[in-house]
Amino acid sequence: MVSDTVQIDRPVIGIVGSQGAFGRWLQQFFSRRMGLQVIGRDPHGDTALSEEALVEAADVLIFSAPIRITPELIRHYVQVAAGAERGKLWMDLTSIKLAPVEALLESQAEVVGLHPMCAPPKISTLRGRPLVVCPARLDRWQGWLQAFLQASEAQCRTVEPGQHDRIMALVQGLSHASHMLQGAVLTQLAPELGGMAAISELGTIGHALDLTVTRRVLGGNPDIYTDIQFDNPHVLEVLKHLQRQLDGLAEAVGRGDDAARRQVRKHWLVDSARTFGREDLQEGSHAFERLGYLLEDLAEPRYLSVFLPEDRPGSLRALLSAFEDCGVNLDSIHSSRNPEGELHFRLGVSRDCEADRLHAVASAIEKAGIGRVVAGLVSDRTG
Ligand SMILES: NC(=O)c1ccc[n+]([C@@H]2O[C@H](COP(=O)([O-])OP(=O)(O)OC[C@H]3O[C@@H](n4cnc5c(N)ncnc54)[C@H](O)[C@@H]3O)[C@@H](O)[C@H]2O)c1
Ligand SMILES: O=C(O)C(=O)C[C@]1(C(=O)O)C=C[C@@H](O)C=C1
Repeated sequence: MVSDTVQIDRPVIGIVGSQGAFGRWLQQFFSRRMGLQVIGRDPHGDTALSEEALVEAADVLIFSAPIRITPELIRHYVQVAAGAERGKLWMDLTSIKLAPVEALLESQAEVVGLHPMCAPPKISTLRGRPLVVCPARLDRWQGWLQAFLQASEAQCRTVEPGQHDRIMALVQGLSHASHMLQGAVLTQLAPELGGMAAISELGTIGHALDLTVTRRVLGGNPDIYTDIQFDNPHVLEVLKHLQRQLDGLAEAVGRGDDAARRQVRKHWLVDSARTFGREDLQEGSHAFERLGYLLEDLAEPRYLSVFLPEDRPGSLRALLSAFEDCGVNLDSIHSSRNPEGELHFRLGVSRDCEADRLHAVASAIEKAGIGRVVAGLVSDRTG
C-alpha cells in the first residue's frame, strides 16, 4: 500500500551526499530550476537530519556519494527505510551503474539510475551533455522523471546498466588511464628538459589537447578517478589491452628494423584507421584543426572579454560598434565562459593594436553601459 503522503507532483527531494560537488549542484538545480524543496544529509557538513528523517521526508531520494561506498550505502539506507520507501523514487548518479542499480532494486522504491557525462557544470542545467538513464523499476514516477529529465536539458540516453559499465570502461577507464600515464611520464622526464613550461612552448595541437585532459584529470577529485579504475569491473581488462598494445609498440620500435616499421604502420595506423572509416577520420581531423585555431586565438595576448548584462537582440552589435568607433580591428570573436561559468564574448584584436587603444575601447564599453569588461588588457589567460 502506497502512502498518501508521497508527493509526485511536487516531491520533496532528498540528497544523500548533499555537500559533495554534485550534491550541491543538484540542490541548486531542484530548488532554483524546478522550485522544489530540497533536503539532504552528508557526514561532512549536513547532519541536521538523521538518516531515518531524511528517508521519511524525501519523496525522491538521490544518492550522490563516493563511488566505492555507494552500493553498500544504498543497502544501508534500504535497512534504515525498512519499507518506508514504498511508492517513492530512489535514484543515483554514480559513474558506475550495475552495482548501485542492483542495490537500489533491493528497496521497494521505484528506481532509476543516472550518470551525467560531465562534472557538475557551472551553468544551472546539464544543457547538451549526455546523461545516461537506466530505468530499472518505474511506474507512477514515469511522468515526473520525464519532466525532470526535460528540465535538465541533457541529451538523455537510455542504456542497460551492464552495457553502461562496459562502455564506460572505454570512455572513462581508458581515457583517464592514458592521461594518468601521460602525467606520470611527464613527471619523470620533464624536469631534465626544463620543466613543463619549456616543453609546452614547443607544443603541437595534439600535445596541448592531451595536456588539457591530463590537467583536468590531475586537477580533479582523485577519489573519482581512482574509484572508476578500481570499481568499474570492466576497466582491468581494458588496462590489460592497453598494456599489450604498448608492449607491442615498444617492442617493435626497440627492434628498429624495416619489418618493425611496416608492422607499426600496418597495425597501429592503417588497421585502426579502418575502425573509424574515411569520413569519420576526416571529421576528426577537421575538429582537431578547429580546436587548434581556437587554442591559438585564446593564446593571443591582446583581447577583451566582455560580459553583456542584457540578453537581448542587438547587444552584440552595440559591443562591436565600440570597437569600430575606436578604430580597432578584430582578429577573432568567441563566446566563452570564465572559470566561474559566466558567459562572455572574447574579442581578440591584432597584435599591433596599441594598449592605449584597447583601454579606450574598454572605457567606451563600460561608459556606454554596453557591458562589463571581465578580462583582457593585461595578457592573463582567463578569457
Ligand atoms: N564529479 C563528477 O565529475 C561526477 C560526474 C558524474 C557523476 N558523478 C557521480 O556523482 C557522485 C558524487 O560525486 P561528487 O563529485 O559529488 O563527489 P564528492 O566526493 O564531491 O561528494 C561525495 C559526498 O558524499 C559524502 N558522503 C560520504 N559518505 C557519505 C555517507 N555515508 N552518507 C552521505 N554522504 C556521504 C561526502 O562527504 C561528499 O560530500 C559519485 O557517485 C560520482 O560517481 C560525479
Ligand atoms: O571533468 C569533467 O568534466 C568530466 O567529464 C568528469 C568525468 C570524466 O572525466 O569522465 C568524471 C567522472 C564522471 O563519471 C563523469 C565525467
